[in-house]
Amino acid sequence: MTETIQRKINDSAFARWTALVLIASTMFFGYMFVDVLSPLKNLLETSRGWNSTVFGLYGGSEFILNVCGFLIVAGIILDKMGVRFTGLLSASLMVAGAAVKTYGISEYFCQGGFGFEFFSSFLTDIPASAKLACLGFMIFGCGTEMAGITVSKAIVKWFTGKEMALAMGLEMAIARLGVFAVFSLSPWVAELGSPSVVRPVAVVGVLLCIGLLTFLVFTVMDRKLDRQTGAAAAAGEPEEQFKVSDLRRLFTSGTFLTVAALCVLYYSAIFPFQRFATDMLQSNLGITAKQASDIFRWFPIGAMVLTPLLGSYLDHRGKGATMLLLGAILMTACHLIFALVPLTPLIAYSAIILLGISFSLVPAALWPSVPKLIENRLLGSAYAVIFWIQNIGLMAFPIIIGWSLNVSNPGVAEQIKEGVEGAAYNYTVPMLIFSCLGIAAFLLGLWLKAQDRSKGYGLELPNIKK
Ligand SMILES: NCCCC[C@H](NC(=O)[C@@H](N)CCCCN)C(=O)O
Repeated sequence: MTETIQRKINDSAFARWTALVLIASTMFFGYMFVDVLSPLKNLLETSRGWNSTVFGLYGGSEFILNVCGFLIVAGIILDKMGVRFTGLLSASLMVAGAAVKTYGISEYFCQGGFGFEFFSSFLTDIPASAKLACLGFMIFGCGTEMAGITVSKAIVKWFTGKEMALAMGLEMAIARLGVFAVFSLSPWVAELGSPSVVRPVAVVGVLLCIGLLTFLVFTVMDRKLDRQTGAAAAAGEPEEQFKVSDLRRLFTSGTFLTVAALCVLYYSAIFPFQRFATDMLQSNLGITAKQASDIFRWFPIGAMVLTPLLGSYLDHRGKGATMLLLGAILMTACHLIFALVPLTPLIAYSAIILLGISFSLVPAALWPSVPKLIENRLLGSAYAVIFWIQNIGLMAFPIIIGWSLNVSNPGVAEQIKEGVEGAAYNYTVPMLIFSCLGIAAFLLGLWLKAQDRSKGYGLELPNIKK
């Protein structure tokens, strides 16, 4: 009897890498929007009256709804409804949130436009513009995090048994390019004409719509894959058998929770730092926001170049747990340099590059390790639970850092607002906080490696079996 084996769309290298570029483009624009205001802290202080505490609150707001449970719901939606529905929903949420945030910081709103009175009537220490921008960022955050888990699951679907870690690495590399792009463009767009925080936000908001469109194109390819694999999703049913009660399995798996804890510790010292980095460099080196941004933008570039290479290394050689450990060590070293060493541009560049290497090692190893611990039908929820735990840190740390900056620098915010020459923050305390997170991540990495050795999860093994 002859058996015909049908070639599936993802067996074509061209098709699967095209699918990757399409979904990665959604994340590229998403990551641009996440950090569009990061290089503009100073301009927000002078033009919108946001001090460091407000800026920290704004940074944390991206994750508030996710932490309140949205991400867990997002994981369930993903496992029940599949990557196409969830991806389109998440990209639409990003666009909606971006629109609200743009309106919140617009001149029209700030000069008493629709809703201004209401947003000025509570928590009066916080400017109305910040409150509405936070609301928009919360909605956007639901979209971007939901998109993050969807993209991870889509990559596992398209690349299992193929170049999975490389694909994840490339997806993250493209996202990092978005961060580089926004750190390069945002201060420049803000300074075109009279300085404005609205202009860059509006421009990147429009780019998000392109991200929605690229995901739409991906859904056409993904439908074809489902038809070929005969997946039930093609008939509008769940892609895999998933029960909500399975979630208990995730919360009782020690190793899975260790990976999640490592993730929250590590990323809490990366993304919140990213939001304050321009201001930290500006303050420590006495340079402009544009110059500080020009130094910091090399951080995502370092990560961009190395993440796919390390992903490929992991596919063929393994050593995932060791990479996690090394990443935590490098990150701690870098933050300690910023905390304790008198900064020169050369030291700043070196530390930023070190951090870029660290930011390749950990993501390249962490995300592809999840399918080794959790079976496919639970994967959406597994990524969602890790993101959820991680989001608690991402929400809390910008607030903690903003607050610690204010408390350790009494009177400086007022001086900056009044335009006092030479007024700058001392970032020692916030940077020591970030360093402690790195040390804790390192200790957890040691524990994870020991667990892997005794229980044989295969974290040190390659993804592609010869
Ligand atoms: N498919 C992507 C895997 C996760 C990549 C990871 N992103 C996150 O962990 C997000 N939960 C947090 C993003 C924060 C900015 N919105 C990454 O390394 O970027």
